[in-house]
Amino acid sequence: MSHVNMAATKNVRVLSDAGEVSEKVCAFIIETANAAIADRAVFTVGVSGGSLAKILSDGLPALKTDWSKWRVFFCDERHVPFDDPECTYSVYKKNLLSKVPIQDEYVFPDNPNIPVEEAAEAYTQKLEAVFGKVGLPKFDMLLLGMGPDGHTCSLFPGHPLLNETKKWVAAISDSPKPPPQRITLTFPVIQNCRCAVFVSCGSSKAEILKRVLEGNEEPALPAARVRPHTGALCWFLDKPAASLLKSYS
Ligand SMILES: O=C1O[C@H](COP(=O)(O)O)[C@@H](O)[C@H](O)[C@H]1O
Repeated sequence: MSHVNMAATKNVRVLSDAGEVSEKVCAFIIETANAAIADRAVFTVGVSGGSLAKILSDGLPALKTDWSKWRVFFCDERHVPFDDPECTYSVYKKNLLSKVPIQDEYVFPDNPNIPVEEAAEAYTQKLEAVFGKVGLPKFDMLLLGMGPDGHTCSLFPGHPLLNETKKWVAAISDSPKPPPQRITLTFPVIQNCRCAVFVSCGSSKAEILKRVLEGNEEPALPAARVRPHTGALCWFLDKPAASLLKSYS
């Protein structure tokens, strides 16, 4: 690890390349999972799509954990059939979930066969079944990505969903990034997690990372708004992604 900033409220780790990011973030996830299982018997995690799926699929299957205690949700999902290449669940199923001993009943995909608004309701019920109906769900860990526009989950800059305060899961039908229909966790759930972990690799993320981590934009970009109320916030970056950052180069 070439740099760890422990003093900041966010813990930013800059690593040499995507391979080292995969190694270090997967080790951190497993350590957190095993501690959660020891403390509370299960590990509740939300995973994001896009480039994160490969980082996790490359590193997690080789590591030791009790997969039967994992409860795997999706921070957001493209509302498309399972056989669509854009379906995040299917990407994880093929590259990660089929390679570890986790039962299907503990993985919680979106239902693409119903209208997207109903799917968001149905996903809320899946959360309620694991976390209960009282209070907000408290994820042990949310694994987040960030798009080149600063979006995270399916929460896009300037979109009214950024202000959602009631729903745990919301539908979006006008996503600026295709496919247009998605479901997403909302900020109340995100900010209530025990640990939010962003992973960003590659030079295409450098400019937006500078704005998110070192800018003072108002209104803040979606990724910059992630600040768990009582939980931790970590960023795992590779050097190309961090190349424009003053504080971490
Ligand atoms: O569309 C999405 O994009 C973001 C970022 O993806 P990346 O490939 O640029 O890392 C992802 O976090 C989100 O889950 C996904 O739906």
